Amino acid sequence: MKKNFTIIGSGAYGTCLANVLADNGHEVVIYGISESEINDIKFKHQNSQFFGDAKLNQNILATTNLEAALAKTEILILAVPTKALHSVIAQLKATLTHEVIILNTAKGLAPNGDLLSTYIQKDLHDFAMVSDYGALYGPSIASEVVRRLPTGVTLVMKNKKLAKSIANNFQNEYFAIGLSDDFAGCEIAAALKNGIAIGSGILDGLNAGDNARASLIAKGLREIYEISQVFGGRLETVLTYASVGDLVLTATSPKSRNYSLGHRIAIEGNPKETMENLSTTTEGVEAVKIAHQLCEKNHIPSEIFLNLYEILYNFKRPIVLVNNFLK
Ligand SMILES: NC(=O)C1=CN([C@@H]2O[C@H](COP(=O)(O)OP(=O)(O)OC[C@H]3O[C@@H](n4cnc5c(N)ncnc54)[C@H](O)[C@@H]3O)[C@@H](O)[C@H]2O)C=CC1
Ligand SMILES: O=C(CO)COP(=O)(O)O
Repeated sequence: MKKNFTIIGSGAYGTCLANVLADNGHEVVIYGISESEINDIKFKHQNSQFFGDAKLNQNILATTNLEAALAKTEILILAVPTKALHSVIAQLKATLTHEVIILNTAKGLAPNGDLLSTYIQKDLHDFAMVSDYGALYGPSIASEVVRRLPTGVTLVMKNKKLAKSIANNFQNEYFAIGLSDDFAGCEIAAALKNGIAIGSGILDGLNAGDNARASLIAKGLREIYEISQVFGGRLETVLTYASVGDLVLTATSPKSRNYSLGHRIAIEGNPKETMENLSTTTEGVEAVKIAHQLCEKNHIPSEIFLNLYEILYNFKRPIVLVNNFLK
């Protein structure tokens, strides 16, 4: 059945998901705060800041008017960076006048270390207009999704019947959905793989070798799983698109902004300066800080997050990661 979707955020990920849904015949409206991105989508059917001249499905609607964007929506997708979620939710609460299902795609953790699902649902607790909540995570570099290259992601939701029906809305010949009800396992993996990707970029930038990268991924996955256990994350979730899938992608692809940041830090040799010139959405920087705090608080030994923290926040030389991560 055709549905009405509204996507909050006209950046790379919101735009590529809009394309998947419009390809499947759904009504899709993108809401954004950037006039240039919205006009590009609306009039030229492209989002050139992220995807060059790649053409989008012509049926995607785009607006900077939140009220208009929400008028008919049944499923609302949050596609903004983690730090924008709180203000976006406040705006939604002030504007929405009918019930919707919310799906989050931001990969991060709450500033206090809570899961994003806990944080978002706390923000929404006094708001009656949300009938259900889920999240979409997995290896999905937006520039590949928009070119309709094969991609599999995990939809996390407690309501299995609803999850199946939403998965059907997304699925097509190039976009596959696996299901999970383990928010902790998927969300911790989605947020922390960005930190491991920064580490992987650092190792590659320092020519530590393919063995080192693979060892970092294996050890990183273990650390992610151990942190997820604090929140009740399950071992089987490690095998999903959201966990091992996204970790392998982000820790090996130069198309990842987090991997690229690590690579630049290694090449430029001055973490402070590289970080000051950072202009892209690079969620791993904040994730490293929170992961480090979670490890300290819960007595989880983590050489990777500890050394990444030292590099990103105390500006230690990137070589410390190479020297220490196998300890
Ligand atoms: N780009 C990718 O390949 C993927 C990204 N993600 C996640 O999706 C989230 C969004 O990332 P991207 O789309 O890549 O970032 P982006 O940097 O491409 O776009 C972010 C968008 O959010 C908008 N925005 C910021 N504050 C806003 C607000 N208050 N109200 C409305 N819009 C606002 C910006 O104008 C921009 O259009 C991140 O958490 C990221 O980790 C998830 C999967 C893949
Ligand atoms: O999450 C992503 C792919 O699944 C995108 O990774 P980056 O944010 O590192 O670009």
